[in-house]
Amino acid sequence: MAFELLTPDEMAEADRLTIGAGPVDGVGLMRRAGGAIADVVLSRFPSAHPVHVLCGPGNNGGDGYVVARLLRESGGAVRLFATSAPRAGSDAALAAAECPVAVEPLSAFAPETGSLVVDALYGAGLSKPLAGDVLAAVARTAEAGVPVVAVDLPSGVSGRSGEVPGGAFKAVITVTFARKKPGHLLFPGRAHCGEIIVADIGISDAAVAATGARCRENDPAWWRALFPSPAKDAHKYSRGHVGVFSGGIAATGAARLSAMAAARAGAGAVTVLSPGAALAANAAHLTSIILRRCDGLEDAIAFLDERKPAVLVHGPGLSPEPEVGRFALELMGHASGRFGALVLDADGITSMARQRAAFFEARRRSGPALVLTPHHGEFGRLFSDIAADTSLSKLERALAAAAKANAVIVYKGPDTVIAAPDGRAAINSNGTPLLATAGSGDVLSGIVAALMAQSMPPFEAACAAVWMHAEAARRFGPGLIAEDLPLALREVVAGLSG
Ligand SMILES: NC(=O)C1=CN([C@@H]2O[C@H](COP(=O)(O)OP(=O)(O)OC[C@H]3O[C@@H](n4cnc5c(N)ncnc54)[C@H](O)[C@@H]3O)[C@@H](O)[C@H]2O)[C@@H](O)CC1
Ligand SMILES: [K+]
Repeated sequence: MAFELLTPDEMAEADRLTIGAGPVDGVGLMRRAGGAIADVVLSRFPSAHPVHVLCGPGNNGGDGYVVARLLRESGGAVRLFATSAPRAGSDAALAAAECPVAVEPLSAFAPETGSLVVDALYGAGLSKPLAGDVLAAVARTAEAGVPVVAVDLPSGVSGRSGEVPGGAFKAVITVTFARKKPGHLLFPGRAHCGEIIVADIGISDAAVAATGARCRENDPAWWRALFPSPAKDAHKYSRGHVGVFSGGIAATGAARLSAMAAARAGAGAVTVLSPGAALAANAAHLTSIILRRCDGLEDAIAFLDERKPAVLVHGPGLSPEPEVGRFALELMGHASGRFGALVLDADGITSMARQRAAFFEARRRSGPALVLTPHHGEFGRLFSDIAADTSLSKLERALAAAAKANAVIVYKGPDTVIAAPDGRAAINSNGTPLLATAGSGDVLSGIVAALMAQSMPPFEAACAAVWMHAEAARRFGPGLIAEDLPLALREVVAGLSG
C-alpha cells in the first residue's frame, strides 16, 4: 500500500504526468475512474433503485457520466442530474457524449427511499462554498437519509485542507483515485468521507513520486524498520535514559504518567526530576522509576553531567509561568554534550510563548533535537501568527511551525499532524475519541522521548509514538483513563517488535 497524500494540485500533476507518459489519455483515466465507482455501486449497493448520479461541470462530473453509462449498461435504473453541461471539448464533454442517460436539471433531484446518490458534483476542483441548487441537493439527500457514494471527495470538502466552507455531502463511501488527499484525513472533511476506497486507475508510482509530495498517512509500514529493538547485549542505560521534570506538590501525576509511558515504550532507565517539596509525593508512587531531587538549573545540570540522559521531557504538570519557559531555554543552551533531545509539552509550550522571540532565535542556532507536542490551544499561543493565517490548512500550519521552530511538531487532535523542519509530514488516521481524556498527552510525550532515547530519529519517533498511543487506546477500549495507557502499550510494542 502506498501512503503518500497528494494535494489536489499534486494529484493534477500526477494525472498530467501519467497522460504525458501515455498510452492512456485523460478520458481514458476518467473511464477507469468511473469504472471503479460503478464497481463499488454494483457490489456494495446491488439493490439500490434508482441510482441518482449528480454531475458537476468539471472532470468530477465527467466521472459521473461514465458511472451513469456503466450502470445503465448493466441494466440498472439510473437518473442523471447535472448543474450545467461540461465545457465543449473537455474530457468530461466526451464522457457526457458517450452517456445515454437523459440529463435532468439538478433542481429536479428528489431522492426517494431505496435510492442511492452518486455525488460527482465537485472533487479536486472545489473552488468556493456550495450554494444554490447544489446546497439544496445536499439538504434533500440528508433529509431523505439515502446513502451517498462520493466520487473522489464529498462535494463541499476541500481536498487540500479538509475544510468545509459551506455545506458538504456526507458519504457512506468515498472512492478516490491513486492516493488519498490531506482532506480525506483532516477534520471536518474526514467525517464526511465515510469509508475511503483508493482505486487504482493507472497513475504510476513514478508519477506520484515526481510530484514531490512529502506528506504521508501515518503507518507503521514506513517507519517500522526504524522501530527500536534492544540489542542482545543491552544494559539499562544503553536502552536509553529519559529524564522527566515533575511539577510541584499538587501536580506530580503528569510527570509520572509520562515517565511510566517512557519505560513501557522501551527506555531502559527513566528518572523523574522532582522539586524537593514534591519528593515525598513522587516517592509514594514510584517503584521502577528513578527519583531525583531537582530544584533548578544547577541541579538539572548536575544530573545531566552525572547521568547523561538521552532525552528530557519538560512540560507535563508544570505551570504556564514565564520562568518555566526560561528554564527550558537555559536547558537547551546547556545541551551540548549533555543530552540529545528535548520534548516540550503542555505548559512547557505555553510558558515558552512568553519568550517566543528568544526561543525562535535560539532555535536558529544549533541546539538539541526538539519535539513540540501542542494541542490546538497551545499551538495558537506559541505560533500565534501561523495560527492566525486562516488560509493555511492544519497540515500547512504544522509545517510552517516546524520550519520556524526548527523542531518536529506534533499538532495534536483527532487528526494529529506530525511535521518536520525538512518538509516531511504525516497525518495520523488511527486516532480515537478514547484519547480525549486527562493525562493522555503526558503519556504521548513519554513515548516520543523513549523512542528517541532508543535512537529512533525524531520525526519517525513522533510518528510512531502518535500511532502507538492511539493503538494502545483502541486495544484497551471504553473506560480508558490515562493510567491505563502505559500498560496497554505492552502489546503494541510487542506487535511492532515481533
Ligand atoms: N485526468 C484527470 O485529471 C482526472 C480527473 N479525475 C476527476 O477530476 C476531478 C477534478 O476535476 P476538475 O479539476 O475539473 O474539478 P471539479 O470537477 O472538481 O470542479 C471543477 C469545476 O467546478 C467549478 N466549481 C468548483 N467548485 C464550485 C462550487 N462550489 N460551486 C460552483 N462551481 C464550482 C469550477 O469552477 C470548475 O468549473 C477529480 O476530483 C476526479 O474526480 C478523474 O476523472 C481521474 C482523471
Ligand atoms: K464529489
